[in-house]
Amino acid sequence: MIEARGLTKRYGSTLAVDDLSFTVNAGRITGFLGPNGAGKSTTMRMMLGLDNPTSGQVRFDGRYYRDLEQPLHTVGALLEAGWRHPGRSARNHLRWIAASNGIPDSRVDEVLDVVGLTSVATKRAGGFSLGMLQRLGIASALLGDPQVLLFDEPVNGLDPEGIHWIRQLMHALAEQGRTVFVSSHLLSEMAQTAQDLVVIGKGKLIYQGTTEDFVERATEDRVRVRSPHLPVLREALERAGTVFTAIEDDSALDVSGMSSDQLGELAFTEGATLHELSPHRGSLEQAFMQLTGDSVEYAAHDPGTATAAANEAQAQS
Ligand SMILES: Nc1ncnc2c1ncn2[C@@H]1O[C@H](COP(=O)(O)OP(=O)(O)OP(=O)(O)O)[C@@H](O)[C@H]1O
Repeated sequence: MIEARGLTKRYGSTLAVDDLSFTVNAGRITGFLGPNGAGKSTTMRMMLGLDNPTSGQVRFDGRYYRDLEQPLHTVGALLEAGWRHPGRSARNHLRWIAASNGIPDSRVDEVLDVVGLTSVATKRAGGFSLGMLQRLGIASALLGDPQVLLFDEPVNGLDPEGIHWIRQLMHALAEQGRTVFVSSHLLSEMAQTAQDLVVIGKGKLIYQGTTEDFVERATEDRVRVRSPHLPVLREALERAGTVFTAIEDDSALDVSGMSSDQLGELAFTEGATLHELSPHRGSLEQAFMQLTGDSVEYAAHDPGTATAAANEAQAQS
């Protein structure tokens, strides 16, 4: 378990992290999300004692990082891929970290196997691809067999097979009862991986809880309906005062506030043939945009917003 309490970091006039408190539970994968510049990396660096907080503290299973005699046995972290001693082999790189943490060489071969680098263990890390370097970074995080793992953007540079692999690895680590805290900008990936979320914006906590609640809170379920008798359905929905949006050049409607059962029955009553009737759940991406909208440092105009608003207005008229 990780407990952050009142974490604050000021760089001159920039308040990068602002009185941030959250708890990350063991046995779950917790996603750490926030727009660019929200303070995620700064928070992770403070968690690992790489940056001193202006105030506040973090405890790992009840202990402060500075009190850990051999931190790798408690917390493993993948902070930044790309670092390596170019002339050193993967195995020697890990042996060097292991030796300075009282970890036996036999563990090095175990973690090389876990991350799938055994066949290149004697190759110089200087020639590794970004994906291989991510795996090497994960191997060093696992060296001390820690109960807590912090991964900063772990799928960066990985191909689809690599992304699938890391997803499986994180699930396996959580199922073993470990605490897995992972930051990522890939929201569709996080939606599949993270059971819980800590979401921050401009250094402040926006949300802490399950991924499901986050999506439910910020989005509305819709039902998509496609029919050769769309005008009939439109009229019936307007009479019922139901909100809907015309999409795909008026060939379909997205209907809110009605279940697919209710919409199917309405279509039957109106004698409208249906070619599609599909419920659509809100996405993590929609929820993230909705709830972090005010915290984005550099917002660009979204061309889709204008179109959606125009459609909505047209549908309502
Ligand atoms: N060493 C530093 N000196 C001054 N300002 C900094 C420093 N490190 C970070 N900041 C500022 O602190 C804020 C938070 O930055 P941080 O890198 O932690 O955000 P982030 O959420 O990790 O962003 P990203 O998603 O872009 O990686 C930003 O405004 C950043 O410019």
